[in-house]
Amino acid sequence: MTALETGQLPQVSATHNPEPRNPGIPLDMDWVMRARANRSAIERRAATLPGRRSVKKEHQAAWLARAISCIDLTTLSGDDTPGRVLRLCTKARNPVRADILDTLGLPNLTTGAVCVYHDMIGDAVRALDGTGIPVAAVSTGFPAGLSPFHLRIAEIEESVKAGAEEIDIVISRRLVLRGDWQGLYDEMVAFRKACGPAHVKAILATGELGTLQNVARASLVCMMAGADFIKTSTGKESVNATLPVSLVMIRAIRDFYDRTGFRVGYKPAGGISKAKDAVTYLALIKEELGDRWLRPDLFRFGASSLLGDIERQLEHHVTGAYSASWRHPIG
Ligand SMILES: O=C[C@H](O)COP(=O)(O)O
Repeated sequence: MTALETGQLPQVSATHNPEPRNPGIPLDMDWVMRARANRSAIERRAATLPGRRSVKKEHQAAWLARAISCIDLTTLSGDDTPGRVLRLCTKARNPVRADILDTLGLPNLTTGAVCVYHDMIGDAVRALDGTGIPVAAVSTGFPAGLSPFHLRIAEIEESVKAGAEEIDIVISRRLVLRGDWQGLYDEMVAFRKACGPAHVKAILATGELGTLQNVARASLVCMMAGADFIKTSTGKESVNATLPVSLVMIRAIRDFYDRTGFRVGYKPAGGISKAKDAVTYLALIKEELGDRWLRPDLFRFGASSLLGDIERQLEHHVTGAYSASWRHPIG
């Protein structure tokens, strides 16, 4: 029986040692150019994942609760308002009905972070004051990343000043498409420096990178340049998080850890809205990277509507009945 089939989930210790931050390493072009991705093997492996009954029923609630603790609860709309952000933050603080959490023996559950545009940082920081839930801001001309470079740097600095503890930058896809790995490395080093103490997630926008080999190489270059997390997508590309892309990025993270000893986090984002998909991702992380990555400091979902479905599943777990999806609105 594999570890996955046991359904066992490692406990999150409040006192576990904080992970040393990835300081980055010099650009290693030999390593980058050796990175390959065998599409058919990766797609075969990815295809086996969703159909499996990966978690036993008695462990499901624990896995779903863990998924909640790893959500970057996100709103990234042109019509965002302080009121919507306030409601989102209220949900981040109390993601599931208290009576359900009491029944499950899971008090004090919160999401991993709240993720917003720059203009909403102040509202989110005030709404989350005293909770320990960090505010993440998308940055660098999100989602296209095509604004002038000095403005992208300034945007990061402004967001950190406004109280964002995590910055989700978008890379310049054209650097990857041209094979300008030095350019990508230099850009990422500059973004990481501008973040200062804030942790930086590098959004690769994998749906726009052309090949899985490019995804593998871009993942490595961003980690060499000091990314704390690598993230699949903005949620605005036509193809966002997928299991094949996740396998490639996760294996790059494993490779980077094996060679440098630094653990880099992983954030699939965009289009993940079902509880069963969240469990598939967690199971994949457990299999490929191990239990240490199943914590919010090394794994996040970027998702705007996943929480509602998980809440419904937890309610069903406790009461045996589903409530209507409109009873779990967010935003
Ligand atoms: O980073 C987060 C994504 O933008 C959220 O995408 P979603 O709205 O498809 O869940």
